[in-house]
Amino acid sequence: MNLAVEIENLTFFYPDGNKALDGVSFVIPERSKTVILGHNGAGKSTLLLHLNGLYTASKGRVKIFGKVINEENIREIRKKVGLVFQDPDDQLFASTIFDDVAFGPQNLELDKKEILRRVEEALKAVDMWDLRERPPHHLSLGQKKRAAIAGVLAMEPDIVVLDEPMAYLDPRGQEEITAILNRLNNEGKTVIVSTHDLDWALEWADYVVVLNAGRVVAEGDKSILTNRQLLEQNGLKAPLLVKLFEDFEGKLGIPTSLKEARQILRKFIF
Ligand SMILES: Nc1ncnc2c1ncn2[C@@H]1O[C@H](COP(=O)(O)OP(=O)(O)OP(=O)(O)O)[C@@H](O)[C@H]1O
Repeated sequence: MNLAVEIENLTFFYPDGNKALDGVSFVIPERSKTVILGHNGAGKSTLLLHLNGLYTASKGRVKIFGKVINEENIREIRKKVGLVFQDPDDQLFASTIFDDVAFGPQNLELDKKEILRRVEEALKAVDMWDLRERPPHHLSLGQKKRAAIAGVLAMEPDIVVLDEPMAYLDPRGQEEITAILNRLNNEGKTVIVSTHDLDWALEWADYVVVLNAGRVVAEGDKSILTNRQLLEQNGLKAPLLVKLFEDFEGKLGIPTSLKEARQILRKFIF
């Protein structure tokens, strides 16, 4: 298994002395769809901000494709790891969406033609090309989130990290973002998402990391999401499918997707 990310004994203190991460170690497989789960304040955002070097470990280290992030390689790392913030207003600042998405490639000092190619491709990938002349503050939240993703895609990263991309979106907005994430993963990118929506995680993810109070409490394939006791002990709500099927455990087993649930029921009923 090739690894996109390796985190070794990462501890992080905020300037006020608050220890937000406490000896965190885990890996993220390359080309995986990974979810980072944890209740409010578990340390998800703090952790994600380490993945492209925006935060620096107080202790321990973060490796991207086998290389420890340090001052010398930070520019290279930022090309490889794109981070989409939870609040798109923290990310969008230019007077038009086009300029916003062009900002990253311009900083790479690419030629004009290449910048245009990247901006067009990124905006089309999130279905925002037609809105490119709009100022960010004239967009809906779903559109802002897609524009923020385009800004990251224009850097052509191998790893895309998104902090709670579904937060405050309606079902259609969530479906649009999920489709974008799936497409990126199908293109070979590693996609890492923090969330507390375990129903969504059960459908989408193939790798799971659970945090609580700045520590890793579980890591592995998505069978973790069928462990109701572990999830609830760590302040999370087990997926609805898991709650439903555990009543029949022994007879039916516990599915790890809606598709599997249908198969189990079909076999049992017919
Ligand atoms: N700027 C800061 N200064 C001091 N402590 C902070 C700061 N930002 C976050 N924290 C603390 O660090 C811990 C982890 O916070 P973090 O935002 O990483 O959690 P989270 O899992 O992303 O939460 P949420 O689901 O609410 O976004 C919390 O105890 C939080 O209060």
